[in-house]
This record gives sequence, C-alpha cells and structure tokens, in this order.
Amino acid sequence: MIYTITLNPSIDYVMFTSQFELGALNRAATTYKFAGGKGINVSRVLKEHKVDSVALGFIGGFPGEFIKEELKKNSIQTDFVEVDGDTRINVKLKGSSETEINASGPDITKVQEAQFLRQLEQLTNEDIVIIAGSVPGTIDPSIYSKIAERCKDRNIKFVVDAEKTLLQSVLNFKPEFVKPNKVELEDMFGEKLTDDSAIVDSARKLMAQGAKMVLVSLGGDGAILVTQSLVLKAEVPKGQVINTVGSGDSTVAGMVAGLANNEPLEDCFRRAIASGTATAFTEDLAEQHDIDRMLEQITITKLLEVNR
Ligand SMILES: Nc1ncnc2c1ncn2[C@@H]1O[C@H](COP(=O)(O)OP(=O)(O)O)[C@@H](O)[C@H]1O
Ligand SMILES: O=P(O)(O)OC[C@H]1O[C@](O)(COP(=O)(O)O)[C@@H](O)[C@@H]1O
Repeated sequence: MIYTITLNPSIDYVMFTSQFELGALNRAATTYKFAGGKGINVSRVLKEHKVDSVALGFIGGFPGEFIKEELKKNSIQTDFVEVDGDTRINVKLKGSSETEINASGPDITKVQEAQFLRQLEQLTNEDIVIIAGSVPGTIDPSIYSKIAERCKDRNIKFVVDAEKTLLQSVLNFKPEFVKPNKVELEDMFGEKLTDDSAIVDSARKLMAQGAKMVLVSLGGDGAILVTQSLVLKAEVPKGQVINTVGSGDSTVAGMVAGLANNEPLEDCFRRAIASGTATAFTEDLAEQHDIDRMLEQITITKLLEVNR
C-alpha cells in the first residue's frame, strides 16, 4: 500500500478576484474550498492515476471533518490521528498574480505524536511512504527524520517533498526521490541556479548526501530529473495557468504512480510532469482526463546518459 503523510493538512480556500489590492476592500468573484496539504493532494492525484493510498497525519475540528468527508467522497482511505484544535485553512488569492497565506496548524500533543509514530510500525517493505509538507508549530521538525529512520529500518521506500531543513534531515536515510522546486534548491545551497547544468550540479549534491533521485520542478519551465545514470529534462506546453496550488504535489503523485506500476523511468517522469502541468491549468487538482490529454504534450529530452 502507499501511505501519504500530511502532518499539517489544510483546507485550501481559493479566492479568484479580477484584481487584488493590498490594504483595500477586495471582492472575490469565485471561491473554492479544497481538501489540501501536500500528502493529501498526492493521495487525491494518485486516485486519478487509479492508484490507492491511505492518507495519514493529524486532523481536527470542522476543517478536519470537511477534509475527511471530501476524501471519503473520492474513496480515499484515511487513518488520521485526531487532535483537539482546528486543522488550518490556507488562503490562496488569485488576482493578476498568485498570493498564498499558509497558517501554522493546530497544537499536537506528545501523546498524539507518539500515536502517529506507532502507526508506522504496521508498515512493511511492500509499502511506499510519501512524506510531504510543513510540520505544525508544536511538533519538533525532527519528526521528519524519525519517520525516515523508521522507513529505512523496515526497508520501506519513501519519497520526500518538503522545505530546506526538513528535506536535508532525511537525505542520509536514502529517499527514493525528493522533489525540490528551483527556489527551494537555490535556498538550500545559497546560490542562484541560472542554467540547467547548475541545477543538475545542485541535484547531484543532494544525491551525494543520500537521495537516490532528484526531481527538480521548474514551474512553467518544466522539470529536470537526475538519477545516477541519467539526466532528463521535461518541457511543458504553454497554456492558461489557472491555479498552480498543488502542481508540485501532482508531480510527486504522477512519479509515484509510475514507479508503483513499474513503468520505465522516462514514462514515470512524463506522468509526473503531465500531472503537475494539468493541475496548473485547472481550478482544482487535475483529473485523469486532464492528465491523459497532457501526457502527449510533454517533451522529454535526454541531457545525459552514463552507460555503466
Ligand atoms: N506556469 C506553469 N505552466 C505549466 N506548467 C506548470 C506551471 N507551473 C507549474 N507547472 C507544472 O507543475 C510542476 C510543479 O510546479 P512547481 O511550481 O515547480 O512546483 P511547486 O508547486 O512544488 O513549487 C512543474 O514541473 C510543471 O510541470
Ligand atoms: O505544508 P505547507 O508547506 O504549508 O504547504 C501546504 C500547502 O501546499 C499545498 O499542498 C500545495 O503545494 P504545492 O503547490 O507545492 O503542490 C496546498 O494544498 C497547501 O495549502
């Protein structure tokens, strides 16, 4: 089974306005509420690829009920640890540009944290774990390495999509792949990455620290996948960008779906990028038909192949 871990789920409250002015009264033309948070988005897009998963993490209050209900409607299994506070509501403003305000999340007690970690003891080496997104303020960030350590000890393949320190804390446990975006990669190494070769060099540094593969997402410029023997670049079509929230998570889901179905690596990568771009071109996360249509429009180029 595939398990997605969202320590800090959210309702994503997306507000479309024709214009947005800071410090003024703005009115939204259309609003949406989506069940979000990185791992949850991965579970939702995996479902579009006909891949089942169980969503784990902490959930609470009325936003938590909404999220559970939405996932149930989509036949996505959940096994959340219930907490007393309200799961956060993240605001996504869509004017002429995109602005996001992500909240910090509810308090989690030590008992609840221990309850969550105990759940991981049931997992076996046939499972795949995706750990993604921020950690609620009351949990120590070392929870990421605790999860990764448990996966490594049990020979469980795991994938990580998280910011700087969280990502760095799991590399020595050898994640199957990690998915930084370009800004996160720049942030990690404290330098601007001005061309593909600089991006590949930084990705290789993450591999030297333990990551088996690195998928660097580049927004509208596509993505680069770096493995021990291969560097692939994906280009995406130009289209009307509607809402990029969840694009990165969709990318992770596409890659995991391909890997879980033992597809050739290039096909996994194409599925990943088609999923991310299809999401950028829709209000909510991409649906299967959006992804299928996009698959044909992704161009993959081999930048390097090392024959061993
Ligand atoms: N403006 C865009 N046009 C087309 N595809 C996009 C756009 N923004 C994002 N994507 C797709 O979504 C993927 C992930 O986007 P990115 O912004 O890099 O990740 P994250 O959401 O993690 O910051 C990209 O690799 C690309 O496939
Ligand atoms: O846990 P974080 O880092 O605050 O991110 C949570 C937010 O990221 C999302 O998962 C979207 O992430 P991406 O746009 O990177 O795919 C939203 O659903 C959610 O509001």
